[in-house]
Amino acid sequence: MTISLNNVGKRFNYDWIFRGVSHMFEAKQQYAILGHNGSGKSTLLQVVSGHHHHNEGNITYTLNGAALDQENLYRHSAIAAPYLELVEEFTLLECFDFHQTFKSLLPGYKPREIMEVVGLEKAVNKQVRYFSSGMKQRAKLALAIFSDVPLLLLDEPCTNLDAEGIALYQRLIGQYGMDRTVIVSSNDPQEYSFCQHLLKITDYK
Ligand SMILES: Nc1ncnc2c1ncn2[C@@H]1O[C@H](COP(=O)(O)OP(=O)(O)OP(=O)(O)O)[C@@H](O)[C@H]1O
Repeated sequence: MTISLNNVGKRFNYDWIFRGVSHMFEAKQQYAILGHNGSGKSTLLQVVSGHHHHNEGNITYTLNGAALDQENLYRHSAIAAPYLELVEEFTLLECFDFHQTFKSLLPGYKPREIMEVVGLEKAVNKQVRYFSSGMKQRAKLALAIFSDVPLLLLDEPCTNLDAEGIALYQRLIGQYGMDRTVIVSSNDPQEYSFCQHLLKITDYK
């Protein structure tokens, strides 16, 4: 997946969060959006994902040489972010079943196998509302990383993870992230050290 931003700007009310972002996110490359708290990293990620509209400029998505409408982007991308919650009433298995009505899992993987990889095998029939914050984060990352999509969007991916969880994230991204377009919004090198390309949001103020 290739994403091209041309002079993109976003404001909330009268406050411009960023302006003049012209950047190409290339297929199978990994990018980090960096900046201090409140600088607009999450906002840019949400503009790229289509969760927020931009106020100026344009964004084009290309998949295998063909233009992709933003309204169909969700089929080809997966996102893990603090503001996108799992359905609290679902068990973990129901979360995976629901997720698979929108996207396939990576070939050869079944939900229970993935749960084992991320250390959630004992939570298969537990409702998400009873998960710890770290368990929720592991589940969100598992659903995103194991989705069979060419674009992964990760906002503060190590939020609430312990040292073992951070090591797991780094292992998974090394194994399953490097042949996809990955965009990470982060302040923490542990979350983005694998990225070859760094984008400072403060360059667009
Ligand atoms: N829905 C909204 N309405 C108004 N202002 C908003 C909204 N969402 C974000 N903002 C503002 O936009 C700015 C950028 O916020 P954003 O969450 O993108 O920052 P961030 O760089 O991801 O921060 P952090 O590192 O703390 O997660 C902040 O000033 C924030 O208050």
